[in-house]
Amino acid sequence: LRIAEVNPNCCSITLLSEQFSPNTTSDVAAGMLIPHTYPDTPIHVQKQWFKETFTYLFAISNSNEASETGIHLVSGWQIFKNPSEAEVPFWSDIVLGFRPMSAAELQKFPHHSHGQAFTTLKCDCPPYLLWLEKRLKANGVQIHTRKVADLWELHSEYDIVVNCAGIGARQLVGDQQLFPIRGQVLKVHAPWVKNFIRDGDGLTYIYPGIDSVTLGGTREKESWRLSPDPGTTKDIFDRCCSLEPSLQRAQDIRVKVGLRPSRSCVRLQREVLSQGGAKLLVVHNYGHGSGGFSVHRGTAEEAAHLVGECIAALQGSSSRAKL
Ligand SMILES: Cc1cc2nc3c(=O)[nH]c(=O)nc-3n(C[C@H](O)[C@H](O)[C@H](O)COP(=O)(O)OP(=O)(O)OC[C@H]3O[C@@H](n4cnc5c(N)ncnc54)[C@H](O)[C@@H]3O)c2cc1C
Ligand SMILES: O=C([O-])CC(=O)C(=O)O
Repeated sequence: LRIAEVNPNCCSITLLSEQFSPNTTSDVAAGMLIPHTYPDTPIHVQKQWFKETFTYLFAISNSNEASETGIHLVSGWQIFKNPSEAEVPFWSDIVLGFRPMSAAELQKFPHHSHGQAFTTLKCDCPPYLLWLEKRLKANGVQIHTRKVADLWELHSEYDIVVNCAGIGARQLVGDQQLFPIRGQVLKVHAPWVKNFIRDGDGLTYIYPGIDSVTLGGTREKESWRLSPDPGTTKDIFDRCCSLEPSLQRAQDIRVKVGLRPSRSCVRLQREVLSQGGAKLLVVHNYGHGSGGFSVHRGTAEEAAHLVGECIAALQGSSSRAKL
């Protein structure tokens, strides 16, 4: 979508995907704007990605499209057992009203000694993904269901390929640095829960959305198993009830599993593939791990910029362009 917005009328764009909403990892995401840190990306870059994403979604949450997109503000607490874990994160001045929790607030959590209160954005991902699809169509983007086995199969049809395959990139481009971190979550009906609660260890969280509350979670490195585990469902439910006892009365429990496409840094890079004298321009944008929703607009901005560079290179070269 960002490519179409940045380069209007400059190229024709086709989106190819094996799966669409509701069958993607992004559909499983809780959709909270709380960044995770990529160890091999400079913090100022991650901060910029988060800021752009927050600003973009904040504007949507403030528009008449807020309910269709599922984007809304949510306030709550991130809580810690040890003061050493409760350092001020790099994103504290981007979310709204970040402050240490008061003693009165901490009374709610007798097993935690410190905490941070703030307001951030949350998105119910399936409606947001459908809204993005609608925006793509409005921008003239063609959409086809297709599994790509090898980037070279696109060479005769397209000048530039943008690889946003998530965990699928492991097979598609053979990236051994990309690995799954399996996450299981529950979506429950508990409309009285209004505040988010996140244990600072990142394992247990309660995120109220518009239609359901997401209860998490798990982080299982290198597990490719997409089927839910009943023992884990009970464990997640018990952990969440110990933080928010009213959840005992939650109803309509649905279980979801997703594979976080994890890497030490998002792969945001131009690459020129060569084969027998032929060249294929590729822009990679995958490996967003546990925090892809939190930075998606910022990384899309950078990917669209890289596509702009590819277009300029094609226009400057004598190669036959199919733009
Ligand atoms: C349980 C859980 C909770 C999460 N909660 C949050 C959260 O609260 N906040 C947050 O910021 N992040 C969260 N995340 C992380 C977030 O979900 C991911 O970072 C993000 O969804 C990755 O998006 P993506 O578009 O790269 O991948 P995907 O959503 O997996 O999309 C990749 C697309 O590429 C297609 N594809 C793959 N291979 C091929 C191929 N060979 N040919 C054609 N198409 C292909 C797929 O079909 C799919 O449509 C969570 C993740 C999980 C699992
Ligand atoms: O950690 C969180 O708060 C939610 C999340 O992004 C995940 O489970 O990957």
